[in-house]
Amino acid sequence: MEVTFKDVTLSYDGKREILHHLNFTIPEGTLVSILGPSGCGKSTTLMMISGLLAPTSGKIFFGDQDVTKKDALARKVGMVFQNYALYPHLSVLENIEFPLKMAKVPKKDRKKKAIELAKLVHIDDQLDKKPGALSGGQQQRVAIARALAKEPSLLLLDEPLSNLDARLRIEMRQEIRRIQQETGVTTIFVTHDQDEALHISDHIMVLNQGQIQQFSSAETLYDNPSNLFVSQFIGEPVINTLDITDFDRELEGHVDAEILQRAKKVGIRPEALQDHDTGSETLTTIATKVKHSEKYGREKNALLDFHGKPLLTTEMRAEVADEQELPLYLQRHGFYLFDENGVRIFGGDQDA
Ligand SMILES: Nc1ncnc2c1ncn2[C@@H]1O[C@H](COP(=O)(O)OP(=O)(O)OP(=O)(O)O)[C@@H](O)[C@H]1O
Repeated sequence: MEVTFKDVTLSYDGKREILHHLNFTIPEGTLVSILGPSGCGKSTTLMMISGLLAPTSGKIFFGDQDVTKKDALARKVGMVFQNYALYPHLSVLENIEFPLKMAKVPKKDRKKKAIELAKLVHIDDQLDKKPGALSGGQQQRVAIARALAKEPSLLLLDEPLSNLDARLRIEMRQEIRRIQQETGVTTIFVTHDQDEALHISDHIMVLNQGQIQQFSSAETLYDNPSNLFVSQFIGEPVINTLDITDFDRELEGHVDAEILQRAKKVGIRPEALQDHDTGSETLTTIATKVKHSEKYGREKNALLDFHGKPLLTTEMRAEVADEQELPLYLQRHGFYLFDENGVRIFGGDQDA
């Protein structure tokens, strides 16, 4: 089901606006993550999609239908929360069957459907167990199967992996992706973990302070961040951020003078600082001094000093000593300029 928000705002108390003029469309059959720091309004947005919370103003559409005034039941959404909320006294099979029982589906049909779903989520070998006897990942599978039982218009997941350990989180996010692709159900996933969002989604909505910062693919967010916030929020290690005044004349002649005039902040991805000449990929060179270098795994990092400001590179090839002078080749790809409002005015694809 396609979901559209038209100029949606939300205030809990009629005084403070939590979400400001949200406008977006989630295409049918896609998996979309809502990503942002704590308190930015992710869960509130999801609750408005579900129908558990009505917008203060604006309209919500499912396909062509205006559902703004319809409740969660009428919208037929399936939901999975952080704590799964399984019924502890019911078996796995009974938990999955429960919504069908409520909908008065005949016993034989609902059992058949529940077993199909248990197979889909790979929990069909645990049907008689109670939730208390299952691992967190298994409970999660049951919760997803139960949410899918009524063939929902949408599957909504609010931080569903946050109670799982690191390895299980990775396994379950792949599982959610697989289940979404097998069922084709439009799925909306709330997370504050960029890694999770980047791995699982077709599109990511980055929210900050109740506003959509950017809504695009993981690749576009990384390569073409629309503003400083997105460039800093997406990417690990974090992008280097400097003031334009930290540069002397290094950028002159390499960036249009009018753009340099407007630029306030400079973003440099750690991989955009190379210690060797890359030919036409190099925008310019900058003089730095090595503060500290280290190697772990495949990465060889160096922390550098550039006019008194720290810069991190993950691309060291040569052996270097601390305090050594080091010219670095600043790459075109991964170098950005932002204006006083934080809007990207240089770097990436200019029209993206
Ligand atoms: N029921 C409520 N009444 C009043 N204010 C609320 C209520 N629920 C959330 N808020 C406020 O709305 C803002 C957004 O909250 P929301 O839970 O949507 O953020 P979030 O991005 O999901 O955060 P987190 O990642 O911490 O769960 C916060 O400032 C929060 O304090």
